[in-house]
Formats: sequence, structure tokens, C-alpha cells
Amino acid sequence: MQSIKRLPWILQRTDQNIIFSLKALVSTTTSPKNVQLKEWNDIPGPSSLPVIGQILHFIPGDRFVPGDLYKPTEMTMNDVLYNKYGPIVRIGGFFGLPKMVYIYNADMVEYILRSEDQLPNRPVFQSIEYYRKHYKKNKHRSTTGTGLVTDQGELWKATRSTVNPIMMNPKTIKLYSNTFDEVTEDFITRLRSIRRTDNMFDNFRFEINLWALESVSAVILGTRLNCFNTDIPDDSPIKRLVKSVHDVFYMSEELDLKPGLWRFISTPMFKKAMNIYEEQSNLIRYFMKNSIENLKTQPPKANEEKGVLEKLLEIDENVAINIGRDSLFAGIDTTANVLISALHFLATNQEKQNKLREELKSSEDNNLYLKACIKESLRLLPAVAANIRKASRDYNIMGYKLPKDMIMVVNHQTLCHLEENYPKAKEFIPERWIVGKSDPLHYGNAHKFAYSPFGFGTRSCVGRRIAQVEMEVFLSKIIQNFHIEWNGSPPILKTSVVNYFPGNLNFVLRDIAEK
Ligand code: HEM
Repeated sequence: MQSIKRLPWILQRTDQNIIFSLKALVSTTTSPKNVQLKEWNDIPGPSSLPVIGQILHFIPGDRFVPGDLYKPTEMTMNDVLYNKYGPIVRIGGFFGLPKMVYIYNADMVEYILRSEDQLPNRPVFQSIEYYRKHYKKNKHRSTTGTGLVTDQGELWKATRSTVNPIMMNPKTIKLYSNTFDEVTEDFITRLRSIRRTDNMFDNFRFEINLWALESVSAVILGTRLNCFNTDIPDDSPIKRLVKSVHDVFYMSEELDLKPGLWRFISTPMFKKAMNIYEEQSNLIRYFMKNSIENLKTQPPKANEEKGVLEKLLEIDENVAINIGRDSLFAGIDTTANVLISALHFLATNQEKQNKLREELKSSEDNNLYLKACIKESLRLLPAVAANIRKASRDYNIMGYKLPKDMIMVVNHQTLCHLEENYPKAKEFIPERWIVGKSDPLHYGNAHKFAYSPFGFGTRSCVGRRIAQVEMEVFLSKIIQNFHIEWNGSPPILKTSVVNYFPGNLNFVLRDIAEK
């Protein structure tokens, strides 16, 4: 039954209207008017067979089956696509995977992102959107706003304009600097208490995720969750939530970014995903409810600037809950994974690590090198490899006609790895963010749309300022307390909804005093 009910929703989604600025429509053309535009099918891309489409590229390969997009290891899937097919690649249109174009040309990226900046439609989390809006067993199903991650159009705009002045306000976010300091100091105490005799950890990733949850919830829930207590059982809401963030990203990748029939029938993967989304939704509601109740029982603070949750609650409790849900989903693995990659780059570039430590020891308080290390980590390994938009009109891109509703994946990770944008592109060189214009390494020599780790424009990351302060505090305290090394073979990058290094994280953390 579910299959019959779900299909009209998908058709309905493709109808969703986006108001598009006529100015953008007429202002840019990308090929002369008299040239006959080619169709989507003509775009280069992995070979396709009748009925099964490109599926053979997505399954393990051997000499009869290409399999080149099945968990590529040496290169990310984006690098494989760019190297094989060039700056525009056709993917999808089979087995429920919608027709998409992947774009690796910075001028085109700029053109698309600027054109789609009125009411940008980012159709990434379709299975989560389905859960939030349509899944019958969802106890808190809403027919009105479901959050920034899953709403589109005017509904999205209404929430975003409510939230922007609060979450994007540097003064409000600065209020949390001391809290982030305390969180990170407590984290360091925990690291010391659980560190093995070889100065390594059983599950470093989980520890950083706990730190990320503790930090972001200090803002979003207005309270400390005390994630670092050593006696928290494995089935506690805190540990279940951290696990669920990873599980939700994993399920979303399986359903939303890969071929699959869940859009038509209830596959086992679909059922599993709905249970996982439900678990996360319940957990976040549990934390939100506790925080809201606590706030209501506290006496009003005289002359004190109100925090994010208080401000949101004054406007609308539903918006506060939706933002809480999105932030605890989008603000944990992202921040944690960027910091893991920053630590890895610093561990494998000891002279840069020492330089950073020297800066932190000095009396300079602008921390230019610290900020440069974070930018460089985001360049080499952004948490999210690409930004995604659904076309609000027909496009003419590099001689191809991309019809309205086409999903356009505009990549920045691959653009950041090109020498034409960043000389010595594969090397970790934080200095490129500091040196003057005359230096060939100067970041400003790159196309300005090569680097956009937090997205673009009105739909860019709403947690960016929070993440920025969190990451600076984390990295500065860790580097001042520990000498970081990496023990073992280099990690392999997994490109998913969020990039990460799967498997064990072999960091060695020695106390600075020991060195
Ligand atoms: C280093 C950490 C982070 C990175 C790299 C990152 C990156 C991104 C990117 C690329 C987008 C999509 C932007 C677009 O489509 O143009 C996004 C959206 C979003 N992020 Fe982040 N993010 C980070 C941390 C956070 C944090 C800490 C929070 C919450 C406190 C957060 C909440 C969100 C939300 C709610 C959206 C959806 C915004 C909308 O659609 O209006 N993110 N993020």
C-alpha cells in the first residue's frame, strides 16, 4: 500500500514551485544562442544499459563489470568522475536514482549558485523529508514546517529568516566562548583518563563526537549534557544520539544518493531507515523537552543577554524544536570530521603543528595561523564535498540543456584539489591563507567559487559561526595540551553525505610536558 501512496508525493515534489529571479534568467548565457543545445543523455558519464541504467558501475566490479563507482578507495567518487568524464557528468535516471548532473567547472558553479539564490531548493535528504512529512508512524508528523534541512520554498524562507538574526549573530555566538572553553577542558581531562598506556584510544572518533554533541548542545539546548561522565551506559540517550547521527547519515546516503527502489516500494532498507530516523527524532525531542522545561522553571536573568534557545522560544516553540533537531543532526559529525582531518594533517605535518603551537603560546590574539589551519583542512577535506540545488528553470550549461527540476551537484572538493586553483593542491599549506597577493600560493588566486565548504548564499550553513568558534577553541586547546602523532598507514577517505575516515583513528596524543 505504501508504494501507491508514496509515488504521488514524488511527482508532487517535482512540481514544487520556486520563485525565480528573471534578472538571473536573462543575465547570463553560457553558449551562443544559435547553437543547438544537446540533451541530458548526451552529457558524458558512466555507460548505461537499457532498463538497468548505470547500475553496474555502482556494484563491486571485476573484468566484466565496471564497478568504478562502488566504494572507490584511491580517489573519491568525484575525482573518479572528473578525471574520467570531465567538467560535466551525467548520473542517475534509473532504479529510483533521479537524473543528476555533477559539475566541476568553477564558472558554472558560480552561475548556478548565484542563479538559484532566491529560494534555493536543496533536495538532498529526500528520505528524511519523507519521514518528517509523510511517514505515517512518525508520532510528531507535521504538515507545517519540518525544519531547515527538509523544507523548501516559502516555508524554508520563513524559518530561515527567523533563525538567521539569532544563529548567525556573532555577538550571540560569542556568548558561548567560555562554555566552549570549559567543554574542551573537560574533554581533555576525559581524554587523559581514558588514554591507553601507548597514548592511543579505543575509539577516538566516538570521543570527538561526544565533544561535538556536548559543545553544540550547550548552544542549542542551552545546557551542558555532561557527555564526558565515565559511567554513562551504552544505551543512554547521549550515546544513542551520537550513534544515531552516524546511522542517519549512513541511511540517507544509501537511500538518497544511490540507486534503490524505496521510492516505489517499502524495501527492507527503507523500513530500517524509518526506524533509525524515528529513534533520532525521539531522542532529540527528549533532550529538547528537558531543556525547555528547565528554562521555564528558571527565574529570568536580569541584564543578561539571552541565549539561542531562549530567543527562539520567545518567537515560536515549534521553530525552536525544529532548529534543535536540525542542529543536533547537522552539527555533530560535520564539526567532528573536520577536526579529525585537521588533527590528521597536523599530525602528519609536524613543522606546521609546531608553528601552530608557537602561535598559540605567543601573546598574539588574532590566531591567524589557527584559522588558516582550519581553512586549509576544510579545503583539502571539506565535511561536505558538494552543494546541491534543484533547477528552478531550464539551464544552458556548457552546451547542454538541463531542464527544470534537474538535480545539480556542484562540487567544490574536486575544484579545491586542482593546481589551477591551488598550487601544490594536495599539500597541507595553511600559509596560503596568510601570504600576500604577490605570493603564488595566495588563496585569492583561486576561483572564488572553488572553495565553499559551508555552502553558498541564503541557504548556506546556519551553524557556520557556531562551528567556527567551536573548532578554534578545540584545536587551540588540544594543540596546547598534546603533541599529536599518527601511527600507521594513512586513513582512506570515504565520501558520503559527510566525508570521513572510516575505521580506527590511530592518533597518538602525548602530553606536551612529556616532550
Ligand atoms: C565544520 C562544520 C560544518 C560544516 C562544514 C557544515 C557545512 C554545511 C553545508 C555545506 C551546508 C549546505 C549549504 C548549502 O546548501 O549551501 C550546511 C547546511 C546546514 N548546516 Fe552546517 N556545517 C557545519 C556545522 C554545522 C553546525 C555546528 C550546525 C548547527 C549548529 C549546522 C547546521 C546546519 C543546518 C541547519 C543546515 C541547513 C541550512 C538551510 O538549509 O537553511 N551545521 N552545513
